[in-house]
Amino acid sequence: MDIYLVGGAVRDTLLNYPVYDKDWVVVGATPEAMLTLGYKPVGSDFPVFIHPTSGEEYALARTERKSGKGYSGFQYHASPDVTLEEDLSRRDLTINAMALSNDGQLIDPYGGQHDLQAKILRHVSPAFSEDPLRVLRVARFAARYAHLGFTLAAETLQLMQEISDTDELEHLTKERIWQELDRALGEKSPLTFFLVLESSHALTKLLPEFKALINSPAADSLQQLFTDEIGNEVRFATLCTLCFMDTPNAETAILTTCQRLKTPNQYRDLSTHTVKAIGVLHTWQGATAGQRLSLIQALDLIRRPERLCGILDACCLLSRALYQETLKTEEIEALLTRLKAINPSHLIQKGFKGAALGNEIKRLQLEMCQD
Ligand SMILES: Nc1ccn([C@@H]2O[C@H](COP(=O)(O)OP(=O)(O)OP(=O)(O)O)[C@@H](O)[C@H]2O)c(=O)n1
Ligand SMILES: [Mg+2]
Repeated sequence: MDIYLVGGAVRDTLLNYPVYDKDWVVVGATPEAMLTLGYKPVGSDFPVFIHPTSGEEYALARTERKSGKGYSGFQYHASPDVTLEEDLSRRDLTINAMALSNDGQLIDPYGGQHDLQAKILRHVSPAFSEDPLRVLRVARFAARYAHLGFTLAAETLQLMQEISDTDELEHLTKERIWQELDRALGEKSPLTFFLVLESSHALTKLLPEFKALINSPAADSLQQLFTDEIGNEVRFATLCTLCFMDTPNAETAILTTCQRLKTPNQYRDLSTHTVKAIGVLHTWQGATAGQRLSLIQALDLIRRPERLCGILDACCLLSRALYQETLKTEEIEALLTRLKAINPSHLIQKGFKGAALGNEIKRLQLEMCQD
């Protein structure tokens, strides 16, 4: 049997990108031979194995035919006579369809190196259409490499439009859509993900809630502020807020979106907190003590001060992108520290109790919220 490094590891090595995950293809082997060598099967009828020590994925060279709709519709043909070239031909992009042999030889039957140099994302063959997830994957690769100047081949865009114009995308699970969206958020140009989906006719079908990002100068400014230190939760919260802040019941709309997308709770909570906070935070100087205190209470910040950091990160980005303003974060942090320091037992010792105690706490809080 022959083993080759394939996919992202070959591509990213040639791009001088760090390689995090290695995928291998095995030519001329049977499942039985793999088991004998100690590889662990990934699924029952899926020709992928895990290396006993490295934990990396080894797939038997295979061709794929689709017999039905959705992911249950896949039929694999993996056998020792499937060649490396056949296996590579059914992969998504030419830059992902290169292999590296043990002795360092690059096998590139579909022009992957040329397309890497020309900075083109191009599908390998009509087999691209066998997997509708690839529409999302290509959008994500576009988001990853846009800053290097990569663009989409016209014929690949056309194929993606054809896929989107059928009902194929409806068979993608929420989990897979979220997984691709989440990965795209972490790339250099997350906005490109949405732009490519839009030009592929897929945005309306998969993520209609984010339509407002298209042709939005604010979204553009926001993306420019996404440095490597800005995590996916903050990125998601700012993009959601941008999409919904001007709609009535913005919080509910964000909640509905997150439920539909099966967004993790931390992303959902930061998004609803951010949309709640941005109005008062960006006009902090002009806000009344009552408005400041109401916001702090609505966000439950006195009991949950750990929430503040993410909310300030997200609102700082939005203030800069939308209003070219810098939030006075130290002021807000200092206020919260003072509010947390109000100690009811001291007030009780002073003789406050019942409703009077509550009133005194409120009075002190409002006093602190004054400038
Ligand atoms: N829907 C898919 C998923 C994967 N592949 C092929 O399988 C390889 C490995 O897949 P994966 O690890 O998901 O992607 P990578 O290209 O390795 O990218 P990443 O850096 O995100 O791991 C891809 O390069 C591509 O050749 C494909 O053709 N179609
Ligand atoms: Mg990979």
